[in-house]
Amino acid sequence: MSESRVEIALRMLDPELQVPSYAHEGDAGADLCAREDVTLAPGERVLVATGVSIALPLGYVGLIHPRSGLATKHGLTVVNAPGTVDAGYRGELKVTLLNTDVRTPIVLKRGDRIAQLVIQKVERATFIQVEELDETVRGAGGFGSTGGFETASTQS
Ligand SMILES: O=c1ccn([C@H]2C[C@H](O)[C@@H](COP(=O)(O)OP(=O)(O)OP(=O)(O)O)O2)c(=O)[nH]1
Ligand SMILES: [Mg+2]
Repeated sequence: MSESRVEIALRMLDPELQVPSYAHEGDAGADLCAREDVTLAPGERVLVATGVSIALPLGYVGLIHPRSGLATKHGLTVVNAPGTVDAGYRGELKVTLLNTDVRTPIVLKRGDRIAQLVIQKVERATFIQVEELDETVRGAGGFGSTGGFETASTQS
């Protein structure tokens, strides 16, 4: 099966950095690099520039996701994951990184691949205000209504 690709104009605001790219065929995320060295203390969050700006076509969104390896090995995540890049945004892509580790600082160097950009088609809604919504089996049940699992804090 062939994949469909959309062409997206991209500006390198820092031409020495690696152009966002997919590591493997079929990858959904193109890695974004840090523009500067940054050290995150345990629990600290920092807005990190990537040196890239893009022009998404209308009908597309860019989603900035954490990288699972950095999350698992070091506790590095994106605070607002996934970050939303609107089609009309022409500024530099930036990533609000968070060190979730309670003990160890995370040292990032300029050029390190810190997050990944997923491009998706997106639907916009026309919101139609009504007095009542249709009935469903789930109804208003949520937030664990189907059950969860027991932990020390939930056992009485
Ligand atoms: O992780 C992110 C999230 C957002 N953006 C940029 C692109 C996006 O189009 C813009 C606004 O993002 P968002 O709508 O999430 O932020 P906001 O706090 O609602 O700001 P605004 O009032 O400008 O919409 O900021 C990033 O570069 N990285
Ligand atoms: Mg917004």
